[in-house]
Amino acid sequence: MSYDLSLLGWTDDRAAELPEGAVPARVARVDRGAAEVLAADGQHHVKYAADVRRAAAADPVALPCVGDWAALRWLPEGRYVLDAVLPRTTAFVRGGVGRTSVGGLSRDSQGQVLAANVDIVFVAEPSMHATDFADLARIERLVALAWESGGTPVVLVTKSDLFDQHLERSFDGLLADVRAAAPGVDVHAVSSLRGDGVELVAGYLEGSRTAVVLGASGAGKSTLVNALAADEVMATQQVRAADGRGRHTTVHRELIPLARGGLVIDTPGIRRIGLYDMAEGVDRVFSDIEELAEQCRFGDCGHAGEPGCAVLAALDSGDLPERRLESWRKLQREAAWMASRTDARLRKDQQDKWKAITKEMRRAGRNRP
Ligand SMILES: Nc1nc2c(ncn2[C@@H]2O[C@H](COP(=O)(O)OP(=O)(O)OP(=O)(O)O)[C@@H](O)[C@H]2O)c(=O)[nH]1
Ligand SMILES: [Zn+2]
Repeated sequence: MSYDLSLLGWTDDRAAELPEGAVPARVARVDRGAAEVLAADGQHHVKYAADVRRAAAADPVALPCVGDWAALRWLPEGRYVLDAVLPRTTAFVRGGVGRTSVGGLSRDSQGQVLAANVDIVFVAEPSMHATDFADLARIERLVALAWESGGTPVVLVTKSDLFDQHLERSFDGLLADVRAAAPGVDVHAVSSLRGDGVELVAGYLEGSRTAVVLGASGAGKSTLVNALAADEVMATQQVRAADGRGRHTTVHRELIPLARGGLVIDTPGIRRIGLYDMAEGVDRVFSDIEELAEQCRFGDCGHAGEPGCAVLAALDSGDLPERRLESWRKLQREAAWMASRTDARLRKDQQDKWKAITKEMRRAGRNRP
C-alpha cells in the first residue's frame, strides 16, 4: 500500500518546512511513545526520536498527535524514527490533560493537542432532538472552539428529515436563527438518511482538505462520516470481519482518507471535545456583541446597568436576543476561567520550540534513507 501525499493534504508550504533529507508522513494514530503514520511508501509504526521525547516531557503539546505532519528519518537498522513534528497550521488544544477526582481540571495541567492541521470544522447539530429544536448555545460553543483551533467552522443542521413542518416554527426560520448564532459561518441543512446536503459537505473537502465533525452524542456524526466515506468504511468493516485484527482498521477509523479526496479525523478525544481555552473564538462568534460593547460609553463597561451601555440598549430594543447575551456571558466566564489556568504563552513557546528543532535538523543535515 502506498499513499499519494497530496491526497493526504501535503502542500508546497509544508514541503518548505521539511528538514532536508527527511521523509514526510502524516500521523494517523498515536500510541504511547509511538505513532502509526502514512508515508508515500506505505504505513509505518514509528517510535519517537529522543528530541521529540524530550520536548514532550517538558510540554505535552509537543507530543505528535493525529493529523500532524512528521519528519521521518531512516535508521541504519532499517526502520524509520519520528524525528520532528512539522509546524501545525491548526490545532485543537485541550487546556489540561489532568482531571481532578471531582472532575475539574487539575491546576498544574498543561495543554494537550487532540488533533492538528484540521482545515474544516463541521459543527453538527440536529434540527430536532426529541421534541427540542437545534440548540443554539451549543452551536455557539462549538463554533467558538472551531475558530479557536484555527480551522474554518461550517455549521450543519443535521437530520433535516426529522423536522416536522407542522410545528409552530418553519425550517427556514430555524436556519435563520442558526445563521444569527454563527455570524460569518456557512450553515447548511443535511440529512444523511436521505442524502440531502452530503455532496455539499463533501465539497468542502476538495483539494484534499482535512475535516473533523464536532457535535453532541446522537447528532449524526458517524452517519455523516459513513455517508462521506461510504466505500472505505465498508471495506474496513469487511477487513475486520474477515481476520478479526484491529490495527489496520483502527488507522482508517481515526484518520479516514475519502475516496473522493479529503480526510476526516475521528478520534475519541475529538468526540469528547467540550470546553477548552477559547477566548479568541468567543470574541469572533459574538462579534455582534463585541461591536456593541465598543459603543458603550465606558471602555470597561460591564453591561450591568452602567449609563450609556449600548449592549443593554440593544437588548431593550430587541435587536439583541436575551438568550444570546446570556450565552455570551456564560462563555466569557468559562473562557476567563480556562485562561486563568492555561499559560497563554504555551502555544507561542511551542511554535518557537518547533522552529528551533527544525532549524537544528536542517543544520545537522540528516542522511538520506
Ligand atoms: N432521521 C435521521 N436519523 C439520523 C440521521 N443521521 C443519523 N441518524 C440517526 O441518529 C442516531 C445517531 O446517529 P450517529 O451518527 O450515531 O450520531 P453520533 O453523532 O455519531 O453519536 P455519538 O457516536 O454518540 O457521538 C442513529 O440512530 C442514526 O441512525 C438523519 O439524517 N436522519
Ligand atoms: Zn455596556
